[in-house]
Formats: sequence, structure tokens, C-alpha cells
Amino acid sequence: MTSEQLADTPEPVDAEPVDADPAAAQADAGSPAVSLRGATLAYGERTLWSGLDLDVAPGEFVAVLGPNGSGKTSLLRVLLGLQELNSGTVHIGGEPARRGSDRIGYIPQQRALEANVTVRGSDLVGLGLDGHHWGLGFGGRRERKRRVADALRAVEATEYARMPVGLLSGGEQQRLRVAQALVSDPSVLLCDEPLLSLDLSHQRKVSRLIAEQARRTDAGVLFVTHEINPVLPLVDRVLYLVDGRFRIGTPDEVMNSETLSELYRTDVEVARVGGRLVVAGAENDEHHVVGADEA
Ligand SMILES: Nc1ncnc2c1ncn2[C@@H]1O[C@H](COP(=O)(O)OP(=O)(O)OP(=O)(O)O)[C@@H](O)[C@H]1O
Repeated sequence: MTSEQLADTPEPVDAEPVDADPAAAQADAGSPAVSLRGATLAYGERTLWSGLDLDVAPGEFVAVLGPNGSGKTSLLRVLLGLQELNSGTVHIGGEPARRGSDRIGYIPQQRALEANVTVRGSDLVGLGLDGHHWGLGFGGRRERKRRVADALRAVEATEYARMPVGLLSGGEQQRLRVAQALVSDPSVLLCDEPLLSLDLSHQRKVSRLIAEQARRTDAGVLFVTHEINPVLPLVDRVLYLVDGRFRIGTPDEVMNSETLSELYRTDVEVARVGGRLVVAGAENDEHHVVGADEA
């Protein structure tokens, strides 16, 4: 079974470690983690976004927001080399985006794994290391084991790491996907609604884990979410997509009544309540409205 079948991860096709490839190392030096220039994506007559310029710096955490169907997942697919742009360019660490890049850690939008999937959690996390070689001898196997154990510990999954993943809860499976994406210390982390089905405590832990890893390893993060509040303290910039339009800026620059009203072309009210953002009036975007149980 491949990692793609299990968790939609990009194919781990590279045989060489990144730092052993002089061309890749040169491309990396001083390059943004992610760079889009004049990027346009359309399906048939429908343009999801056009003229998108975005550089994500190493270590930067960018939240990607927008209503259903605004093209957030499609953007990640472009960065993964799974979807071609209609025009413009896309680079990862200075190199054109390509399918199977081992520079990218990907947490796919959650789909529950079938109950009959018998792969163990630790093996699922280990798939994130496919294509990364530390030598084939005992030292390499030991390094691999150590990394998997560290990643499992970081998402608090050690306890159930030997269980068949199909028997785990949605939240437990999700924590394994996070560990799989982080285990190889990728230079870009693409996270598609990674907090879905996690309880509040694990939402906080997983968000912090991703942000800490980004700072420690200088990874650029694109974090697709419908709910900015759990990550608001961690976010450097926001990319907000609505119906072909977009804004990029700090949370304060984007998450205000004026900017969101322009984007949605209707009156939108944004208020700060106890450090949280409450957005009201955004059509098809009621998920930002904070309920009493969340406050
Ligand atoms: N391969 C494709 N061919 C045609 N249309 C597509 C294709 N992939 C996605 N779409 C359409 O493009 C739009 C954007 O989809 P996408 O999954 O990127 O949205 P999203 O912002 O991630 O939405 P959500 O918040 O619901 O996850 C949707 O209307 C979808 O139906």
C-alpha cells in the first residue's frame, strides 16, 4: 500500500537526501519556501484566482482562509505539483513545483481510513520518511526509528502507535497524519484543515507543534482553515480567497470589516472579543462566528 492510498501524501520518489543535492541546496539558499508569480487557476469557465503573487518566507506561517469552493485545496494541489496553473509560475525552495517533492510535508484534508486498513500507526508515520536515506545499515535504521518515535511522541500518539490505523478514531488518525507530515523536517508544510476532528486541547497542541517546527526548521507553512481563532496567535500573514478575489496581509490588515466587506462585496462586521475574532455577515462563512461554547 502506498502513502498516497493511505493519506494522499505526495509520492516519495526521491532517492537522494535534499542536502546531498548541490543544485537543490543552491536553489534553497535565499529562496522563499514558496513562491507564486502571476498565478492563475481556472476550471473551465470558472477562474478560482488569478494574478496571485505570494512569497512565503522560511519559517513563516500563512493561514489560507475563504468560503467553500474558493480554491484553497486547489492552491495546495498546485504547490504539490498535482495541478497545473493556467498561467504564472510556482516554485518550492527556488525550484519549480513538482509531484513527489520530498521538500514538502502534507497534511491532507481528512478522510476517515477504512476500518479494514491494518497498517500500524508507526508504519504510517514512517511512510513520511520514504525517499530519505541515512545509509542502509544499522545506523540508518536506528535514525529512522528515532525520528518516527519522536514524531509519535510530539503528537501524543505513542500509546496507540502499534494499533491498526483503521481502528483508531478520526482524531487519532489525524494526529498520525500530522506526525507523518512533520517527521522528515520538510522545508514546506502544507496543511489542509489539519484541526478537523481534533478536540480543543489537541487543536492547540497540533497548531503549536506545526508553528514550533516551522520556526525550528525554517519551514514555510500554508495552513488552510475555516476557523482562524485556534491559530491566530501563530499566524504571520493571511491569504483570504473569496470568489476569485483575494487579499494577503497580516491578520490585522486582512481581518477587518472594511477589507472583508470589499472581498465579500457585502457588509461584513469583524470584532475582536477577548483576543478572538468574530466575523458576522460573510455569506457562506458562518464558521468564523464564535459560539458561546468556544469562547
Ligand atoms: N479537477 C477539478 N475540475 C473541475 N473543478 C474542480 C476540480 N477540482 C476542484 N474543482 C472545483 O473548484 C472549486 C474549488 O475547489 P477547492 O477544493 O479548491 O475549494 P476549497 O476552497 O478548498 O473548498 P472547501 O472549503 O470546501 O474545502 C470547487 O468548486 C470545486 O468543485
